[in-house]
Amino acid sequence: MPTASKKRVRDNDWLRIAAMLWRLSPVRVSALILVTFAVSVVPAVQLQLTASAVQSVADAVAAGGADGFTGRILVVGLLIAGVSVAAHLFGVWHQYLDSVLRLHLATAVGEQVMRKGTRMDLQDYENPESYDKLQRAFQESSGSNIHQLFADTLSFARELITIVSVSAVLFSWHPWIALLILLAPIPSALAQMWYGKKMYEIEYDRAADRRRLLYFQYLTTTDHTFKEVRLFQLGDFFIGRYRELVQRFLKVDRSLNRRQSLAFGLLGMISVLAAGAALIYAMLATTRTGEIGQLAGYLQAIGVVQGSGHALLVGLAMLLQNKLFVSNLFELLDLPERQIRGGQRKFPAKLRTGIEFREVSFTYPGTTEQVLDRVSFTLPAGNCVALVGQNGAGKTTLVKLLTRLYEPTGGEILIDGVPIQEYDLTELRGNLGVIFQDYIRYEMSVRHNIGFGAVEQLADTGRVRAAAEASGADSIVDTLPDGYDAMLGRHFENGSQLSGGQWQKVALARAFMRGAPVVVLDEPTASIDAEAEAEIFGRFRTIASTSTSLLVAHRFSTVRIADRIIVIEGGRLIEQGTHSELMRQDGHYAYLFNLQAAGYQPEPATEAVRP
Ligand SMILES: Nc1ncnc2c1ncn2[C@@H]1O[C@H](COP(=O)(O)OP(=O)(O)OP(=O)(O)O)[C@@H](O)[C@H]1O
Repeated sequence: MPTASKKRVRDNDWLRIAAMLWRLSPVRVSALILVTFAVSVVPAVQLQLTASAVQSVADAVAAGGADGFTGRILVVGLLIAGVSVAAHLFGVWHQYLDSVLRLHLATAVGEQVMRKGTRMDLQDYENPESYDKLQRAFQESSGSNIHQLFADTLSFARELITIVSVSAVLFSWHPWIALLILLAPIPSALAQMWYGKKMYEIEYDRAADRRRLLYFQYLTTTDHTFKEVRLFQLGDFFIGRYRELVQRFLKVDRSLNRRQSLAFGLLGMISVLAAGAALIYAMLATTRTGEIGQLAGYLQAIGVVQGSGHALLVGLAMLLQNKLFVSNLFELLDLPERQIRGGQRKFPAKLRTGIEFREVSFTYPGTTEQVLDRVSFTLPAGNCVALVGQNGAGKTTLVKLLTRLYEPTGGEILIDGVPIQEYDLTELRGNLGVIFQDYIRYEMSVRHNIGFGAVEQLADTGRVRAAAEASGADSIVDTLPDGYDAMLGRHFENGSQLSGGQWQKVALARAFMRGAPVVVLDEPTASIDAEAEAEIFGRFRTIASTSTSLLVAHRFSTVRIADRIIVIEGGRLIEQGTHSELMRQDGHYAYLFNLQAAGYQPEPATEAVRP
């Protein structure tokens, strides 16, 4: 994993942030810069005024009374009050502009990150390395680090202007005292900078472990995981793993804190001694010159320079750190998108010949194992083809290739004789009604859960109802208080929790809602009872009689309704034909069929013999 120091820092990040903020609100950004400048010269003006105030009073005391000095004292006093009022108002204005910009930025960045997420390819999510990168960047999606970087840059500029303007006043009084006051905060700030940098490097390398920590917390605190964790009594195990990780963090952090305290103690001592020396020097110098006002100025300056100098150096470290965080975000935004590209061709409203997998091979990116090996078969137009095979045989992978979530590494897929990549990708996906094994249970209304199959038709209750009737979800909806507008799930108020099979019927309705010429169902009925399944497929064959469908299934009662059955094993097509043809062949399919049938019979119907 790259460490922060190895990570390339790109200098145009600042320009990008500046451009981003400028686009959000040019007026506010300009105002903020102006106000920052105004605030930054206040300490130098105050220093000068303090010296004048004390000197005026000292002169009046020395002259034996305020007579002749009242005007001067009043002017200086009023100026001090005026500057304080201005500083206060500028401060309030600064805070207001800053918080408004932060809100705008958070909204804009959050949306940009979500948009980016929708434009990435599946392989970016399925590959642990790129997923890690994605997650790291998604953590920046609040835009807080971008804002922080902008705020840090402004504070850095403010402190710099403050120091320069205060130095100008001090140098005009006494260069050596000025130098001593200016150098005093450096040692302690260096110690802090070192600590900040170290901490960032450690945190950067911890990203994966931090996610693991969150995962253990998730496992012990969510409704999805509760039953299994409680019944397998895994709570203590996960807490143990959590504690182990936290202890490891703690050990590293403790050692770092020890070293930091040591460095801080020693270097901070140098700073304190230097400030003390500056003060003694100033007392001696002003005793000689009688400029008692300047002594008050030096005293104030030590505080200001200590604060600003420290803030400047530590701010610089923070600036570089936040820049690295922001670099993560920009790295995400710069990641190549949609590497899988489509062509110009429109998708046929109805397939003429069908879909052909020709010598299709596939190896997942970043792996070496070939999970599909020269697979060839056809899905004739209007037919229903079932894919069967044991776990890990490659069935879902075939679906991912047909939906162009991945590109085959060998061979090609043809739709009506045309290579799949020639079709417009949005058209292609719009014409596929697909439900994956790990379909989403949207914690939203029934209407959304079904209507997402054709999101532009969400308000069309007739169409949503028809899809629900096709999948058998209508009877579930009838029992819900708000019908199609009833909330599903338990994450939000008034949600109804469905059973596994009921959720699956709703998901199936989503695929039917699409009314697509090609329907792909990956294990669509695994949780649905046998009777309902037979009914659904009976209806499905009628509704989808004009569509071409691909069905991945383990239950042979589902499989046998298909016009054609493809048997995959270890990434290779080993048999294909109709149910009766395959049974006659008495090969792998017949073996699996008999095995399953035997499970339902009191006595084995046919002995399952492994081919
Ligand atoms: N994202 C991935 N990266 C690397 N390998 C993968 C990935 N997804 C699946 N595989 C591997 O590809 C092979 C085929 O997986 P696939 O999901 O296609 O099987 P399947 O036939 O659908 O299995 P099941 O019946 O269990 O759903 C398996 O060996 C699996 O480990």
